[in-house]
Amino acid sequence: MVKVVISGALGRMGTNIGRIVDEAPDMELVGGIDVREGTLFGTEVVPAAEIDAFLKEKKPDALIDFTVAAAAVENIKAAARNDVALIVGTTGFSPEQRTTIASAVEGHVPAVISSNFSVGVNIFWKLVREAARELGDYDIEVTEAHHRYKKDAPSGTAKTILEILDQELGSREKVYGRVGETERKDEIGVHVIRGGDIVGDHSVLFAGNFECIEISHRAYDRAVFAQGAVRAARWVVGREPRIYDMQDVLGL
Ligand SMILES: NC(=O)c1ccc[n+]([C@@H]2O[C@H](COP(=O)([O-])OP(=O)(O)OC[C@H]3O[C@@H](n4cnc5c(N)ncnc54)[C@H](O)[C@@H]3O)[C@@H](O)[C@H]2O)c1
Ligand SMILES: O=C(O)C1=N[C@H](C(=O)O)CCC1
Repeated sequence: MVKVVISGALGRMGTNIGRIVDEAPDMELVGGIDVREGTLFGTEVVPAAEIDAFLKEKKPDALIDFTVAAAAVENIKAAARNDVALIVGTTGFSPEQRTTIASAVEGHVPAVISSNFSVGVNIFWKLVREAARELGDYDIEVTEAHHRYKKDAPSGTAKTILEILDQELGSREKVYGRVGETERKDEIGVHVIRGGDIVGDHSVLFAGNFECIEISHRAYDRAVFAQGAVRAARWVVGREPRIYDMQDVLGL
């Protein structure tokens, strides 16, 4: 049995993941952590300030965190202190927060950290890498669209796309939207849409002379992220104490 605690338990992702863990025959949902009050599929949800005591009491194998960046950093430190493996889906970390996370995790606990846990997006990233290798002289524009409640922009997935493009093409200037007089050079354009209940759309356009290639992914349901996070939880327990990504889980 993999014993799981979810932080951000009462959020959109926390409740989706809670349902899957609760129904999994090989997993036990032992509780949740949130700043809001409530319960998660019959289990206790405790305030974030009590995370250390809760982890000591419940002794979970894994903590799955889908919160906000500043909260996630504290939750990650608490999991590492209490020898609990981590799955982190939270996005919007600053470079300084990433450094703090790395020093809390490396050599202490295994952690799968990914800006997107869907299998489809992990394949999409591979396709983007392949296209960038071949089409480095095309103009590149990245577009993402999410629901009206999303707190960070651009999305974590879009930032991962930009990292992949930088790895393949060298670091290029990023231009976030365009207005007024513009002159296109070899920058990468980045465009963010927020509205309604859009679950998560990403696309990378490679525009050449007389042809364009557009690689796109559209999520129709948060279940794709939740299923990936639960798959990562099964995979991570007992691994060497370091940071992994979803590509490691999927063997890509
Ligand atoms: N990696 C992925 O595949 C993936 C997929 C979807 C969302 N996300 C990311 O997950 C995060 C959460 O997304 P969401 O749509 O579920 O947001 P949400 O706002 O619905 O849920 C976040 C929850 O975290 C709680 N919270 C705030 N501070 C907390 C703390 N200190 N400790 C515990 N809980 C706390 C909030 O009360 C809320 O219930 C975002 O960063 C989002 O970008 C990642
Ligand atoms: O709904 C969100 O928030 C999502 N966040 C992730 C990101 O920032 O890339 C993954 C897609 C959904």
